[in-house]
Amino acid sequence: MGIAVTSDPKGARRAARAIDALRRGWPISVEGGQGTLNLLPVETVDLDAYVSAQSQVTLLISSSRADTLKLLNQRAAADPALPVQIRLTDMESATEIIAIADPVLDMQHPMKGPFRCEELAHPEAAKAAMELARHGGLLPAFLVVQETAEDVLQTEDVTAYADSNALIISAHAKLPVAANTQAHIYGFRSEADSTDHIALVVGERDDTTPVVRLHSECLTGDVLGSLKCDCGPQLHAALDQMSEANWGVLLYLRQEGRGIGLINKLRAYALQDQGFDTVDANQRLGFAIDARDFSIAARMLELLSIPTVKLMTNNPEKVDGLESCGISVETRLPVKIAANPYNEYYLDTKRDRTGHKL
Ligand SMILES: Nc1nc2c(ncn2[C@@H]2O[C@H](COP(=O)(O)OP(=O)(O)OP(=O)(O)O)[C@@H](O)[C@H]2O)c(=O)[nH]1
Ligand SMILES: [Zn+2]
Repeated sequence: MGIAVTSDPKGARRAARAIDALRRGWPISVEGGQGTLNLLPVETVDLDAYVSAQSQVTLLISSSRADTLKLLNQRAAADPALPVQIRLTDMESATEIIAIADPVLDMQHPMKGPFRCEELAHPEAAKAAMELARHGGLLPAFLVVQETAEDVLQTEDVTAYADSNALIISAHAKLPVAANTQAHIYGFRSEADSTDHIALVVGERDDTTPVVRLHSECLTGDVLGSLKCDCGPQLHAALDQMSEANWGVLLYLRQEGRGIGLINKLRAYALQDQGFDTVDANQRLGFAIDARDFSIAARMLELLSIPTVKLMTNNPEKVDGLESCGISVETRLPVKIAANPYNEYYLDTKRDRTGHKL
């Protein structure tokens, strides 16, 4: 226990303040080497007030959103991951801007544009801003404005914010659970990030290699019993399997929606209602297919003094993610869950498009 230490606490704090500002609709400024990018978040700002005072509006959107809007061929830069800056003239209403940012509205507002793509003045700052939107659980879309915010963020601050070394164990208690009355819960905190992670150590710890499950938070599946995914049954199967083994550890990672946050996951579900699969839905929203960072899980295992694990997963990225952070994965234990009519297509998509194996 003690205080968490990031490599750059001031930077991490600046990023935390910027994420908070974005959620409130306040401006942020990101300095990216060649200059400063001043931004307002499309999702939370008072767009009506903003639009009525402007004759033209400049927007920063993610590259994958630009791809959906068929804008990629218009931009000069070769890097496909770079956000795209567009200028809109003759703006009539805030609705036009929201429709550019939110793909859930694409069917309602199919005609958008014409837009003019502009050269990105500050590419690194633009990329950092997209990361901040993701950390804040917001749509990755910004208005580019003139005024500099009070706090100016450096691009490295965003990396400092996500620094998993800043994690510490803050609380520890017995927690008898239905699967096993011999269980202990550990609460983890990080300095910059207000997200608390949890580890549940199931059974009596001994010298054998524990069965470990990295479980990413899924409010809909874990709590509400959603049939759209396999999270709830996987969680319970994992606890049961740990109980049958000598001992096991469940790492409950607060990475809802594969790292895009609850609201964005619900937007992804709305896109799935329109016929897109889980992969395309994330990309249409402007995010990576999977934005999770498993270095946090590795750090949690390190703090629990667990260097080697038997990992319950079908996802090879979890194995690679742990191993690249120094945790040795002795074996991968597949997690087999019976499909239902509502998650069958989701499970097939994980197998066919994101390399999940059984
Ligand atoms: N963005 C998004 N997230 C989803 C969707 N369905 C489930 N999730 C999230 O995906 C995560 C569940 O993934 P996990 O079960 O931890 O991992 P996995 O990649 O399926 O790998 P396994 O270890 O084999 O289960 C949770 O954070 C869910 O909230 C979806 O359609 N879109
Ligand atoms: Zn789920």
